[in-house]
Amino acid sequence: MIDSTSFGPDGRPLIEEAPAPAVKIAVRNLDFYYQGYHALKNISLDIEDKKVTAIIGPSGCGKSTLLRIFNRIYAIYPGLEAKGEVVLDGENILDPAYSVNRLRSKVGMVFQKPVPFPMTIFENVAYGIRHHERLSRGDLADRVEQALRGAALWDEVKDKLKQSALGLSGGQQQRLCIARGIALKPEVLLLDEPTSALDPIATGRIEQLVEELKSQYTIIIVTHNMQQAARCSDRTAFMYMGELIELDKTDKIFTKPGKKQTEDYITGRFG
Ligand SMILES: Nc1ncnc2c1ncn2[C@@H]1O[C@H](COP(=O)(O)OP(=O)(O)OP(=O)(O)O)[C@@H](O)[C@H]1O
Repeated sequence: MIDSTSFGPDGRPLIEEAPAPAVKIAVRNLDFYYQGYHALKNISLDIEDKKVTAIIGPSGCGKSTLLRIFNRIYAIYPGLEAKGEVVLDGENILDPAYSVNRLRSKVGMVFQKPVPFPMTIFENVAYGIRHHERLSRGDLADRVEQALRGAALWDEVKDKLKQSALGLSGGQQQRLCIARGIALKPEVLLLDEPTSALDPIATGRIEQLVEELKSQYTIIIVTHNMQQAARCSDRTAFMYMGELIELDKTDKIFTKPGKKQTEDYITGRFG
């Protein structure tokens, strides 16, 4: 068999260095305050493009706060303040000049508890698309189908698109919420403990879906479930008391973490 490896003048094989992964979001010196309470402390990290990054850490460490900053949802509440930079594709999304509408079309969010709108399955997905784009009836139907297929729900609902979404099971409702998120063709998908209200089978389904979606989206998932982080993420960030302790390849975090606090947490010594 012919080997494609090249050799250097010393006869040793030349090992090509893998190109540095593309960074989708760069967080720099981020501090966050709830009415003066310092919830995130000087966080700097890179979120790699088209990878799944899990955020783990004990309750109250700031996981959800950090996730919500990525779509600036905090900005609707008074008294909350972020300082520092969150650079998405080269632009600081914390800059008030960066429009929230534009941000929401690039960054989609799925919450802990699926909350379908009290309308039909079709309308749940079509609603957001109509808000952002004007499409013909046929194109809209195609987009809804595409989103439901993307969320691995199409086969289960294609014959009942006109029925109320409230009749779906919890796991189906969560996939519907994911369909609603991806219908807007975001680039980043934020998942805030998306399976905490689901049974193990529905959870497995969502984890499999995350695996499928990562070829198209940059995914950030907050989870209190360490097995879930280990199963479905490429990189894991460990947070503790508002600080980022470390962010590394998931395998490394779970087998050979660099910091003692991370090791104590993953081995169940605290948290
Ligand atoms: N709306 C709020 N007003 C004031 N303090 C808040 C608010 N939301 C969160 N906090 C505080 O900020 C800190 C971080 O909260 P956050 O919800 O981000 O933690 P978390 O790691 O996601 O926790 P959990 O795993 O329990 O969901 C906590 O001390 C919390 O009490």
